[in-house]
Amino acid sequence: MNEVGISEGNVLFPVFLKLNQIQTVVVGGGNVGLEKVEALLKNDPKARIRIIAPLILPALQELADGSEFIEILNRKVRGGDLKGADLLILATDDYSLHEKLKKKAKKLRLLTNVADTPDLCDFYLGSTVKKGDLKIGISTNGKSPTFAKRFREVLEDILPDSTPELLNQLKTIRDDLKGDFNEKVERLNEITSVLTKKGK
Ligand SMILES: C[C@@]1(CC(=O)O)C2=NC(=C\c3[nH]c(c(CCC(=O)O)c3CC(=O)O)Cc3[nH]c(c(CC(=O)O)c3CCC(=O)O)/C=C3\N/C(=C\2)[C@@H](CCC(=O)O)[C@]3(C)CC(=O)O)/[C@H]1CCC(=O)O
Ligand SMILES: NC(=O)c1ccc[n+]([C@@H]2O[C@H](COP(=O)([O-])OP(=O)(O)OC[C@H]3O[C@@H](n4cnc5c(N)ncnc54)[C@H](O)[C@@H]3O)[C@@H](O)[C@H]2O)c1
Repeated sequence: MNEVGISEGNVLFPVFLKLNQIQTVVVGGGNVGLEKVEALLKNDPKARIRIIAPLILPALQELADGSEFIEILNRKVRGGDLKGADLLILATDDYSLHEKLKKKAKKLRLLTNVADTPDLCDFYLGSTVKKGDLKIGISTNGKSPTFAKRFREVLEDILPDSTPELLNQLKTIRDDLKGDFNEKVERLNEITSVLTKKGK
């Protein structure tokens, strides 16, 4: 909030993670754990995920059985598990465990998402739209995940099916363009100006 009480809006910085190159650890194998794992796999079916929990839903077991990149440790989480993680998602039904693990993760500088507890999260999952190589991330700053989901559906509807082809063609043009950097940028901006009403 600023001095007149108006929210500064969303200050989150979106990054696009290479989930096959990093190790994500999900603690908790219930409904929420399943939701988080599905969100990761929707973005990259080859995401490297380690799921740690004494109880694993059959749907999670099936996902693990279908991927060489998913591993299940069928036991309670241990402090040492955090050392093997690049990204941590806490999704158990034990809030005090989440608080304890979050403190430990902070010491290790391990970025952590804590299900149902936005205040403890270093990052939020976003709604994502994918059309070929195009990916759009949506965040409502935690205000309304339902809005994020609906807006994803709107974008999925309005983005033309030809979008992947368009990106492929632009890549070919980009690779073929000769000249120095500034000339290439100018030419690419000229070619793509038809995509916007501004035309510039
Ligand atoms: C985008 C998406 C990604 C994903 O998780 O895959 C996502 N939530 C999704 C769906 C969804 N989640 C919930 C509902 C039920 C309706 C509702 O509450 O609105 C629905 C809608 C549905 O399922 O229909 C319940 C819910 N979610 C959070 C809380 C706790 C709280 O707010 O305190 C509660 C209350 C639990 C309770 O009732 O106790 C918190 C978070 N959920 C976020 C992400 C982060 C903020 C994202 C943003 O800024 O918008 C944040 C802050 C943290 C995080 O989870 O990373 C995914 C849509 C994927 C898609 O379909 O495109
Ligand atoms: N399911 C939902 O859609 C939903 C919605 C809103 C809030 N919540 C809340 O989110 C929390 C999780 O919900 P859920 O439906 O996934 O619960 P759940 O009971 O299905 O799953 C809990 C998971 O945590 C694991 N777990 C517990 N202690 C553990 C430990 N020490 N180490 C490792 N794993 C451990 C369990 O083995 C289990 O896999 C609950 O507190 C619930 O109230 C859930």
